[in-house]
Amino acid sequence: MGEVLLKAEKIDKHFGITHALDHVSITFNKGEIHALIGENGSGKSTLTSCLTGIYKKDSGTFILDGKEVSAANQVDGNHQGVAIIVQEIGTLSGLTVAENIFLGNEDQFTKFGIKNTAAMNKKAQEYLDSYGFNYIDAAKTIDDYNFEDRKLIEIVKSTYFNPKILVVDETTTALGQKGREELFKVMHKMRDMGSCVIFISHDLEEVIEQSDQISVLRDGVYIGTITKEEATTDRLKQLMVGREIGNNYYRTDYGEKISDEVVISVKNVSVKGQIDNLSLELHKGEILGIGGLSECGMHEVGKAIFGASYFREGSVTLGDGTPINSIPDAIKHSMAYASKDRDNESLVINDTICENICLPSLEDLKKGGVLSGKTMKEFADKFAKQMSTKMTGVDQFVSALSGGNKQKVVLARWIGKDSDLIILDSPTRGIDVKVKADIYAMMNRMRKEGKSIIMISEEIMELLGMADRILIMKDGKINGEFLRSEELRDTDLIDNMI
Ligand SMILES: Nc1ncnc2c1ncn2[C@@H]1O[C@H](COP(=O)(O)OP(=O)(O)OP(=O)(O)O)[C@@H](O)[C@H]1O
Repeated sequence: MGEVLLKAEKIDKHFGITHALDHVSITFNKGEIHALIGENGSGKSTLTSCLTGIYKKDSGTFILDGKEVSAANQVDGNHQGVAIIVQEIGTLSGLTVAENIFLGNEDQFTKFGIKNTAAMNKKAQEYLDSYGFNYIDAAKTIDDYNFEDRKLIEIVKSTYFNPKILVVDETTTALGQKGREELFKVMHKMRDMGSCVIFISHDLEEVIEQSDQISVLRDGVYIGTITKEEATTDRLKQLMVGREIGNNYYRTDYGEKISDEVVISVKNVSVKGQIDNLSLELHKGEILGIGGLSECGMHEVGKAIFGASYFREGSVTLGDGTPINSIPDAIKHSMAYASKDRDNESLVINDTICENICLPSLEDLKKGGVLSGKTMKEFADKFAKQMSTKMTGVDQFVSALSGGNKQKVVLARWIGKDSDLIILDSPTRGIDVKVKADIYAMMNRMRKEGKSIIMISEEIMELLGMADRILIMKDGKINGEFLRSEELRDTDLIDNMI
């Protein structure tokens, strides 16, 4: 048993009627990666947010190296030795990369009230270079970088000062293969230095691979801690859910013929710097998987087809030749799109669950030209419950939901809309094992009903397990096409990604 570094003692937290943490006590040791797992809404982010100054706990204490930590905010938390990489975007738009890295700690570059921007940029660049991220320019605005790069910048921002505790909150699913490796390198370095990394992830295999100890929360209650050696995915699932759950997530059928009917035709589509002259067809009742490394342009493909890309060249048409050039075109013709960047591109974060779910269906919900609040609520409630969204009610603001539950709201919206053509970018990002199985079952059901799905994913097993056909992209182009087959291996796909 290692030497104790941090003790969370009887941490209690309510949000209104939600008892998010019920007197949780967990011990974290020096020099370990300690995973924190649990279903969506079990309290993982709340616990680590209370530690790092994002939320204020109701009661309980955190003792770090024998001293109480009581962080008023994240910067204060950093000064007390705790840091966090948050689940969603943790950097601020409108600021430069360097300003983000040193946010709240600019004093070191300020003399007589004047900030020495050149010195700050230089220092930030030194840190970026030392992490191997030298292609990121510290002086540029953060908005010049994509979701993944912004996460890498956040890694630098959270670790350059060697915190004693680093929380990594569901970060791996925001990153591609390369980004994940970079993150694991940083996590291992922190462990070797005697710090503790609190690692939150829904990927149980990754959890067992990376962690030394694993603690489990269920509905805000601490269930227990086991070592890596004691852990199997089945044991972890059982601890999380409180009962045995099956292993068989994916489709089991092979050899089904894909319909010849084309429902979307993409011809010579280019988006500068992202997609290069791409053509593809989606068939009725087909799940078309698109994979690749995160920089390969695949995330832009979803946007381009949905009419959401800026300056798209080429054409996207439906089977009957109808062009899709804008988001209203797409919605009008029964298309749906769930972005990887759900807080910024999928959800209206400061609206309620009800408003978010009803958004594309407002016209359909009108009766005699009138939209009633009651109809909206019943509609939202039905589909939120169908997705097992953990909420106090559909009047709750989306901003108050756990990450996985936000994703469920995005999916509930499009199930409610009953769209025929569905583009899902990273559909199970941040989703717990139980709901993941539900989402796959839903996709399979939709396919059988003749709906067509484009599934963009960095999860190779998800592509192999769910898609009828897989396109692998590299450098904005398609670099391989594979038909569903039992013989297809992850290495077949990876070979075409790199
Ligand atoms: N700001 C908030 N206002 C109201 N309720 C909140 C707020 N933040 C979290 N909650 C609620 O507290 C509970 C625990 O949420 P938390 O985000 O800690 O879960 P989690 O285990 O991190 O889930 P996930 O795996 O989905 O990220 C949930 O019921 C959530 O809706």
